[in-house]
Amino acid sequence: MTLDSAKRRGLRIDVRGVGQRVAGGRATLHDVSLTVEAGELVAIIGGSGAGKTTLLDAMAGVRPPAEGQVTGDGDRSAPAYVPQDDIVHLELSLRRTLTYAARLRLPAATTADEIDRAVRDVLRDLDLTERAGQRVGTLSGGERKRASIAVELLTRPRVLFLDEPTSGLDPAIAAEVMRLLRRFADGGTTVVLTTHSPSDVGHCDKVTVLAREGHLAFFGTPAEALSYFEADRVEQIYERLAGEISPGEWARRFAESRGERQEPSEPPEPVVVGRVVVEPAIAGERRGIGAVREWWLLTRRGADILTRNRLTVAILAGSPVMVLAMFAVLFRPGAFSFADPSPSATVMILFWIAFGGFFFGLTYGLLQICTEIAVLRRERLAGLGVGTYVLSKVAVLVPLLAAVDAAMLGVLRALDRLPAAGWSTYGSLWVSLLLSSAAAFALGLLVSAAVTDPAQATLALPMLCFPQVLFVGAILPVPIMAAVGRWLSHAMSNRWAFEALGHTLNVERLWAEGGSSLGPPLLASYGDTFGRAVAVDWAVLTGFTAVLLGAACVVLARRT
Ligand SMILES: Nc1ncnc2c1ncn2[C@@H]1O[C@H](COP(=O)(O)OP(=O)(O)OP(=O)(O)O)[C@@H](O)[C@H]1O
Repeated sequence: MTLDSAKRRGLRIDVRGVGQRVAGGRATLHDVSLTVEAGELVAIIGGSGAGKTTLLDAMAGVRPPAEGQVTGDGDRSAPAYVPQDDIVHLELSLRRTLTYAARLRLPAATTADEIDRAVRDVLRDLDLTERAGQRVGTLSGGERKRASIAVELLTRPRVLFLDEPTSGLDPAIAAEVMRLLRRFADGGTTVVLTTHSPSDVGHCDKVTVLAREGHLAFFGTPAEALSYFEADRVEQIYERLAGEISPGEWARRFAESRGERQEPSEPPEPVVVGRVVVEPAIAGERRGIGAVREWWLLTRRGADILTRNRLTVAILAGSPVMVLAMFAVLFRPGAFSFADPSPSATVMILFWIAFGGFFFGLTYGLLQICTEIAVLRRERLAGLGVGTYVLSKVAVLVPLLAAVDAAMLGVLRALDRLPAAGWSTYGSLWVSLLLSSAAAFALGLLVSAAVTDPAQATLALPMLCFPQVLFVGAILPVPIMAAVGRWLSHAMSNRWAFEALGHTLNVERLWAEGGSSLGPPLLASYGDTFGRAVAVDWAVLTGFTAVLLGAACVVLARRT
C-alpha cells in the first residue's frame, strides 16, 4: 500500500479549553480551542518559548493537558509523533532500522513479506529507496529527518505530529520536507507540525498562531492570518505579536472575532487522545507482539547496533586487555604460594580483580541508555515496555562481561598471579566476578537512565567508583573502619565480590598457616571478613542486580 494508492482517512482532532502547567504551577498554555479537520496540514507558529511544542505534545497525547481535553473522532490507534531529536539509531542501515521498527510496531501476525513491503513502501513514499543500504549516521540532515518520519509512517497512522521538522535544514530541503507532508495530507493523513520558518506556513491549510505564554492569538488559513494581523508577510505576524498588545489581549481579541465568525462544532464519538496514547497498557494491547518477542527483537537490534559500532567494540574489548596488562606488570607471580606468600599482595590482587569486574560492568552500562533516550521515548509511545528494553540490554552485554571476567581469571592464572586450583574453584571465582559485573552493569543502566546526556554519565563515573574503592574493606579492612564507613560498606556491591573471592581462595588459611610472618597480623585486622559462605555473597549480589534493574525500569518509565 503506497501513499498514492491508499487514501487514508485522517483523524479529526478537537482541542477544547486546553491549558498546561509546568512545575511551580506556571501556565504555559491558556485555554486553547481549535479543530483540525481530517486530512489537514496545520502549522503551529509563534515566538520562541510561546508554547508550540507544549501544544503539539498535548494534541499528540505525549503530555496530557492539565486542563481541557483533546479528542479524536473515535480512532484508538496511536498517532505518529516525530520529535526534534533523531529517533533512529545511527549505526544501522536505513533498511535494517526500518525493518526492526516495523517488527516492533506492526502486529505479531504480520508476515516477513508484509514487513518487507511496508518498509519498501515507506522508503518509496519518502524518496529514500536509493539510501536504503546506507548507514543512517551517514545520511544528510534532511534524509535523516525523512528517515525519522519513515519510522512513524510504517504503521500507516491517521495523524502525524512533527516538532520542528524543518529546523536545521537548508531552505531547499526544508521545502522538500514540507512538500512531502503536503502529499501526506493530500493522501488523507492529518498532519500537525510546529515550525519557526515562515516559508513553511505557505504549504499549510491552517496556521495556529500562539502569543507568549501559550495564548491562542489566531487559528485559520494562512491568508486569513495575514489579513487578521494586517501583515504582508508571515514574518510581520511575529513582529505584531512581540510588540503591540499583551498575549492575553491577543487571545481575547481572537476569541471575540471567532465568536462572530463560527461556533465550534461538536466532535462525533469523542475519544480522549491525550490519555489513550500515554497509557502503556493500552498501547501494548494495540500492538500485541508480546513481551518475549519484543525482548528478543530488542536484543537482536542491540547486538546488531553494538557489532556495527567498531569503535565501541574496540573500547569494550580493549579496556580489559589494557587493565590486564597493568595487573601483570604490577603484581609479581606467586603471591599466593603457600610456602612463601605475599599477604598484602594477595589482598590487592583480589581487590583489583573484583574492582575490574565492577568497573567493566559499570562502564558497559553507563552509556547504554542516555545515548538513545530519544529513540526510546518515541518507542515507548508506540507501546514498548521498559522491562523488555532493560532486559534486552542485559541479554546483549552480560554475556560479553562473562567472557571478559573469564578471560581476566584465565590470564591471571596463566601468568601465575592467581594460584593453581581446580575447575570448581575457578568456576566459583567466575560466578562471583560475573555477579559483581552484573550488579555494576545494573548500576550503570540506572545512572544512564537518570542522566540527560552522555557527558553527565561520564562525569558520574568517578563518583560511582570512589566509594567502591574506599568502602570495600581492601584498602582499609571493614573491622577497623569508622562506624559510618562500616555501615556504608554494606551498600558496596564490590565488597561482597571481594569477600567472595577471598573466601573461595581460602586466604584465611593462607595467612594463618602459610610461610609468611605477615599473614597472622593481617588476618587479625581483617577479622572474619572472608568467613561468610560464598552463597550469601552471591545472593546479595543478585539482590543488588535485581533492585538496580528494577530502579532503572522505574526511572525510565517516569522519564519516558
Ligand atoms: N519541563 C519544563 N519545565 C519548566 N518549564 C518548561 C518545561 N517545558 C517547557 N517549559 C516552558 O514552557 C514554555 C513553552 O515551551 P515550549 O517548548 O512549548 O515552547 P516553544 O514555543 O516550542 O519554544 P521553541 O520555539 O523555543 O522551541 C517555555 O517558557 C518553557 O520554558
